[in-house]
Amino acid sequence: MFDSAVKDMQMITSDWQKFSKPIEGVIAKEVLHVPRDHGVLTEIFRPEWDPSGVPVAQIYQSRLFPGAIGAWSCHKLAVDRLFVSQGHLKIVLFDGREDSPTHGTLQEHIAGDARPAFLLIPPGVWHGMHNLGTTDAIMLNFPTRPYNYEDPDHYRLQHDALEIPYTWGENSERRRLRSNPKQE
Ligand SMILES: Cc1cn([C@H]2C[C@H](O)[C@@H](COP(=O)(O)OP(=O)(O)O[C@H]3O[C@@H](C)C(=O)[C@@H](O)[C@H]3O)O2)c(=O)[nH]c1=O
Repeated sequence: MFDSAVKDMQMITSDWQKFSKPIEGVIAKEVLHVPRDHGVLTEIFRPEWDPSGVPVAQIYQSRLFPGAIGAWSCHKLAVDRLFVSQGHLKIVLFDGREDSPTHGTLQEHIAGDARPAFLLIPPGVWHGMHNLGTTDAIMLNFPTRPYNYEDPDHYRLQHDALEIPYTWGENSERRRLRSNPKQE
């Protein structure tokens, strides 16, 4: 074996769930398609998916073209409750809350056709997305506060901001190789 080779560590559980360090307050829920003779039914949001019980204040969709990157966004007040079941969308989270026990933690999720998912993102957690697929990706959002046209609760950083240690476009395996100490 080449000296420079790095051995894979466990990356997935026996029920096909990816290992990822938790971020306090983030909820990730895989939603399964319900196949039927004549099509597929997929639940998109249920109140019980958000334990806070805060009602849906608005619903909108964000369509990302193939290859598009939308990063980075953060909110001070609104909780984003995203749902993705179309396309192949990488969603990356970074805990920017200095008072959080998981401050500085990064999380990668890939959601869409392959794995419909609901993702709850608390205020203060930076998030961005990259459409890795060859078709449009559609993200639905059921935020806890309606969009304020005059005074948006939306803070941005450039996609390559140094404040967030993440390189868009670098695939997860290469990232792991770069960041993994050589396995002894
Ligand atoms: C959210 C929203 C935006 N807009 C307008 C504002 C702006 O001109 C245009 C694009 O809005 P945004 O820049 O917020 O869209 P975008 O940059 O795609 O960000 C969105 O995707 C992810 C990453 C998020 O974090 C969401 O909170 C949402 O802001 O649409 C509305 O008219 N209504 C809305 O409800």
